[in-house]
Amino acid sequence: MIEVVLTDIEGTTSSLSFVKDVLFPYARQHMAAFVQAHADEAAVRCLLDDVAAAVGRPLSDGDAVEQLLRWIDEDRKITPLKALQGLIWEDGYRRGDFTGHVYEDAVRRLREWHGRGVRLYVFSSGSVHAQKLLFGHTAYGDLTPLFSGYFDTNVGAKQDAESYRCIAKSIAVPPQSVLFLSDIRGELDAAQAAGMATAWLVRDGDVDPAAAHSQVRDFDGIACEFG
Ligand SMILES: CSCCC(=O)C(=O)COP(=O)(O)O
Ligand SMILES: [Mg+2]
Repeated sequence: MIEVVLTDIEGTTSSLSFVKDVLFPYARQHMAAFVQAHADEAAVRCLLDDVAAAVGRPLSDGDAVEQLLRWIDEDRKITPLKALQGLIWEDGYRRGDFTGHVYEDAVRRLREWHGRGVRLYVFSSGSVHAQKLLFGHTAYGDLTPLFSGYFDTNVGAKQDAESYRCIAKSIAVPPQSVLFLSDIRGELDAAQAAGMATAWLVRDGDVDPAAAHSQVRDFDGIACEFG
């Protein structure tokens, strides 16, 4: 019986194109000015130090920005990049430059499950701050009250089974009672290896008949027994 739904964001609750064509370019465009304006703040300095640590050598702020822009272009899920992106997107959401995209079917089913007492959690490479911003500023209003908690790469990589074991432990449920939703096979494989049930969101791509995961076009296709 499933007690908890753990969901990915990009390609699952929300469109790939919102992340790749709206959020990433916005962060790219504002990264240099953001670092220049905030480099003296302890939290941002710490993140810049983490960038230098990730490349294994000291970096000037300008070099750190160049590195961050390269990581954006390569869609790298590096924790300090994700944290800085979240801080930059905060300005965009607050100014109304964009709203967080969430598919209508995802909103409807998440509300339904929440109403039935199913606990909902997010696991995304985007920082917890960025996750809360996205779900807090949608065309359907503030969806954050639906969620019991959020996880990002501070818990571990999304394709590492240990991350899913850690999440199950931290929310005090057996992995077998968690349904993980994602559009990426490697993430689903990792969650399944940890013992979780899985559903593969294949919104636009081709269904793989040989896959070891239930494949659905949208949240309406997800069928499972909630306990
Ligand atoms: C929190 S919204 C931005 C998502 C993001 O930065 C990203 O890299 C997508 O990661 P996901 O794990 O949601 O596919
Ligand atoms: Mg995804």
